[in-house]
Amino acid sequence: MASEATSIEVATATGKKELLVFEREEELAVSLAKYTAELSEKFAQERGAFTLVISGGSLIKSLRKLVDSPYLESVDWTKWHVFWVDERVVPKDHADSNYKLAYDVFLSKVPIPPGQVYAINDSLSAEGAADDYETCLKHLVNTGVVAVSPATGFPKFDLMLLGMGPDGHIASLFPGHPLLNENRRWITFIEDSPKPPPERITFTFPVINSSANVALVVAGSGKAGAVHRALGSEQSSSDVLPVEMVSLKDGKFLWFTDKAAVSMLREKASL
Ligand SMILES: O=C1O[C@H](COP(=O)(O)O)[C@@H](O)[C@H](O)[C@H]1O
Repeated sequence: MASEATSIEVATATGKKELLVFEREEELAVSLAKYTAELSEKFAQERGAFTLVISGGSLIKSLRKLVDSPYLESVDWTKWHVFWVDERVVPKDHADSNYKLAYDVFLSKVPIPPGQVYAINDSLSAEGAADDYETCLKHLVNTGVVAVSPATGFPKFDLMLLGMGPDGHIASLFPGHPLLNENRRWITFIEDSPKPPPERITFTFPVINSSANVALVVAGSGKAGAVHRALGSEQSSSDVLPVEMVSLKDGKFLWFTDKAAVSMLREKASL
């Protein structure tokens, strides 16, 4: 897997992080498609379902190779169940909708059964949409589509593909926001997001950290400062970035990066 990447381990205040560093985002996208397809096959065989959580933002463009050969034909799309780690509370056809972005670039091009694509109810308030999404997840846990982490009791998704903002946020969990400390709810809502639009719903850290696999996709020089802040020091600091709070209880956490994103880390990582 990922033979064209340099694989490095970085020691941080929150433990060792495993990074794949690609020359360019183009190679990253090729490897990300292979990685996702391999996990899809593994979980479809083991569990009869593959539960995939995606973010919005630049991650979606990096999924473009999945809709090409050989994956378009070889992946068993009927086993896929697709969720959003965060969603903006806007209509599904709005330019800010994470659903619309994924649908236009990816979901409209692959034969996932529509009933297995779990968009938010866009007729509800942020609070109502978060409650509704959590109820939907509880039903899917009860019916065995979504697994449960024996370690935490929270849902255990097979793969989460996350992006990171230039400020170090993941999902709609922003630096310094009280939602970072939510430890009871599966899904919560925010009405004062520092990045527009202000109203969103988001998975909480206990659910993110119960995943079987998380791939964090970070490409481009615009992310280099946050990568440096998150991975550049072994000293803990009081203002921990949300991305530093990803720490799986019983799963594999892998960073997919390109050289531009890790450019400020080079000395440490000897790239
Ligand atoms: O607002 C959001 O931003 C983050 C990061 O987006 P990017 O374009 O900087 O990669 C994204 O992961 C999240 O899902 C989205 O709602």
